[in-house]
Amino acid sequence: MERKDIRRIAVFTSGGDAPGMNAALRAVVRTAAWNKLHVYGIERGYEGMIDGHFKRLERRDVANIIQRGGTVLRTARSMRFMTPEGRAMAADHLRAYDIDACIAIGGNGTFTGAKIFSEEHGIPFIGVPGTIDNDLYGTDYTIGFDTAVNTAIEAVDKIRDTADSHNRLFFVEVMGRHSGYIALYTAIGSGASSVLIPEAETDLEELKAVFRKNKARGKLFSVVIVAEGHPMGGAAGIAAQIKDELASMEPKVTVIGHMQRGGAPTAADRMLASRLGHAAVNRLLLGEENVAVGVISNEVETTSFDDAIHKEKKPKSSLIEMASILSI
Ligand SMILES: Nc1ncnc2c1ncn2[C@@H]1O[C@H](COP(=O)(O)OP(=O)(O)O)[C@@H](O)[C@H]1O
Ligand SMILES: O=P(O)(O)OC[C@H]1O[C@](O)(COP(=O)(O)O)[C@@H](O)[C@@H]1O
Ligand SMILES: [Mg+2]
Repeated sequence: MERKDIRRIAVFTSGGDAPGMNAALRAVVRTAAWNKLHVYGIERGYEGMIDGHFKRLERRDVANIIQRGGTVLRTARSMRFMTPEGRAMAADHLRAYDIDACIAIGGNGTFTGAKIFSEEHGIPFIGVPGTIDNDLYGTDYTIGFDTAVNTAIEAVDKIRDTADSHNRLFFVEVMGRHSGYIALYTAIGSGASSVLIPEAETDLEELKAVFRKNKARGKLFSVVIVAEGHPMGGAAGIAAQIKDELASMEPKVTVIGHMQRGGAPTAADRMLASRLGHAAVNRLLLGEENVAVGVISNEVETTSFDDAIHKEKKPKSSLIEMASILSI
């Protein structure tokens, strides 16, 4: 069956907010307006879709937001959208507004919901990868990741001052629900002593040996970056297991937390978000659906939702090895 012409689209942000989501929204609205499409913004992701919170967005409605963190459409995690009943209510609203297609700005959960919904209700979706976690296959980087890493590095730079002044050992936890990308890039960018991520084996005996060796050769403080999703219970879990043996280094735990999700997007995130928001509309008009847009080796590409959700994207093992070499 041939697809209906695309005349009216809806756009929303969903899951954790990420710096650059507004820049992506702006690019979607402006590209759609340029192509004479009607755009509706849905507030609070799938929650707003279920409750019918739609508003018309014209090109001037997205002025002065490219520099803002968070999402002006706001976002939500929606339990109701996980049920067929909730999704049926959402579909009723999309039909009432005569929406031909949706653009979803979010992460793996958002794309999973979009795929299931599209299969049930026949409304095409395009995904724009917006999550600080960078845990999506089909794009080298997700929108918000670069800003989150820059924020984490800035925090670690400050923690280093105390670590150095007091000869202390710091375990710094960064975000990443199941993913070590933020941790690895933060560790490399801040020159941390070690990095512990879910994608690599952690040997606590080896870690203790590193601290002892560091001490013996005059390196009196250490900063260890731990991914939130580390299976040993994040920074607190790891610190608890080794703190008694390392009491002389006064081990401390710092969780950077949601600071990483906020703030003005970096240039890299604004650029990525603008390219991907623009591409999402163009790809939709070219007939693509149920794919996520991404940038791979500096080219815009599309990947099926299935692959984007299920194929694993792991930090390169060469980067993990490099982090360890550079910290000797
Ligand atoms: N299996 C699923 N079925 C239907 N909806 C889902 C599913 N998984 C996630 N979603 C929807 O997507 C929302 C966002 O997912 P979440 O994992 O919180 O964030 P992100 O999209 O950033 O990964 C969820 O709150 C839920 O409404
Ligand atoms: O702020 P919340 O809802 O507690 O969620 C925390 C999670 O959201 C994130 O910041 C971003 O994840 P998503 O993009 O998948 O929503 C994770 O790193 C973290 O585990
Ligand atoms: Mg996610």
